[in-house]
Amino acid sequence: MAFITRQNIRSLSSSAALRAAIKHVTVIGGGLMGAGIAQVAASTGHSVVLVDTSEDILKKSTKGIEASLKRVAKKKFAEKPEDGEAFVQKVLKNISTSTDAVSVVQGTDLVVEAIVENLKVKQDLFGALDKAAPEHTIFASNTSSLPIADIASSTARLDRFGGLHFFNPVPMMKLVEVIKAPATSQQTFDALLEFSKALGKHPVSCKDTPGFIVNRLLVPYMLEAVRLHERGHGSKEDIDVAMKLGAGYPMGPFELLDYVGLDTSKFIIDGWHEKDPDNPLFAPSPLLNKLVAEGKLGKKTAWVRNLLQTQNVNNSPENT
Ligand SMILES: CCCCCCC[C@H](O)CC(=O)SCCNC(=O)CCNC(=O)[C@H](O)C(C)(C)COP(=O)([O-])OP(=O)([O-])OC[C@H]1O[C@@H](n2cnc3c(N)ncnc32)[C@H](O)[C@@H]1OP(=O)([O-])[O-]
Ligand SMILES: NC(=O)c1ccc[n+]([C@@H]2O[C@H](COP(=O)([O-])OP(=O)(O)OC[C@H]3O[C@@H](n4cnc5c(N)ncnc54)[C@H](O)[C@@H]3O)[C@@H](O)[C@H]2O)c1
Repeated sequence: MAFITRQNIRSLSSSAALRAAIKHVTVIGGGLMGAGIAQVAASTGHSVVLVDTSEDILKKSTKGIEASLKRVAKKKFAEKPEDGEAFVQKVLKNISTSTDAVSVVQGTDLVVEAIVENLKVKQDLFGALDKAAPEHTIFASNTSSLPIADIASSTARLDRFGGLHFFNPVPMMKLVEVIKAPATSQQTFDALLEFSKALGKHPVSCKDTPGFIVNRLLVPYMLEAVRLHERGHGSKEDIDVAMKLGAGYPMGPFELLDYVGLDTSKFIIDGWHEKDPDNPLFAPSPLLNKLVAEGKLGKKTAWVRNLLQTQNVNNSPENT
């Protein structure tokens, strides 16, 4: 039985205040991760603006969110499909889109960045947003592998900057790694923990170390699977089946690479290899490099091709 003490009441009300603090969320990047983060935030009653570089991309992201919501609704409202459709429409109403990050952050409580895994691009984005966002706005990056402190260094809000590392597919994966960089304030960290809980996720606390917890273990494992195949010691199919049936993983390492995106995987490995060139765990893979050079990025390839086709159509003379 829990006793209600004055201290309990104080901590309950301060945690409620923090939870209430984040109502409006700006998600930058409408790709695999950003779309999922926007979906989950909107599903849990937050008002969300999703930002990307073009209207075409945003249209695709919104379509993807709708399709994913329908899958969720089909299960959640199996007995009452009409309630499921109402749920989908209600959540979609919580999401608006924009191609102008600087103007939309003016009314936001939290920015979650999920753009390309490139330090300079992330720094440039946050540097520009820092000048436009209100004082109270918290900035968070969904980076897989870059130090939060390095990304935050382009801003003057080091205390209001942390990491929120979600997992793919965001609507299904329960974990969020909440990263406290050396300058992240306790208040910011607590607000990010509370926000993760408000999304229905299970947060774990991480230090700002390479790969945090999951990727520090997952990346070497996945790379070792690729190297095992490159040495001719197993087919991709057998390695996947072995890890699913022998180790109980829901996806084999190749299936997962395909799911995550080979471009993102290469950005992660190249970055770590550059920082730690003698570490054999982070040695680049010729196979991965070849596939990325050929534009074979995994599951997202069809999506990207489709988008390029749409853009070609939009840019063709008859449309200009
Ligand atoms: C080398 C370097 C690499 C580094 C990588 C690092 C990347 C990063 O930083 C960290 C990560 O994210 S690491 C990656 C971490 N991630 C992992 O490790 C993921 C491992 N994989 C898994 O956990 C499972 O395979 C899944 C949960 C993806 C699918 O579950 P399943 O049972 O195997 O297969 P199923 O039959 O298809 O789906 C069943 C049902 O699930 C639902 N549903 C699924 N997707 C949905 C969506 N998008 N929306 C909505 N709903 C969705 C839906 O209800 C569906 O039923 P339906 O009737 O078909 O609608
Ligand atoms: N793919 C995964 O499984 C996964 C999991 C966890 C974390 N992450 C991390 O999340 C981030 C995004 O990964 P993703 O897989 O969603 O990538 P993605 O390629 O699917 O999407 C990135 C999106 O960002 C947009 N973008 C790029 N620069 C932009 C800018 N300056 N402003 C606005 N939008 C911009 C792109 O147009 C694209 O739509 C990366 O940092 C990645 O490391 C990825």
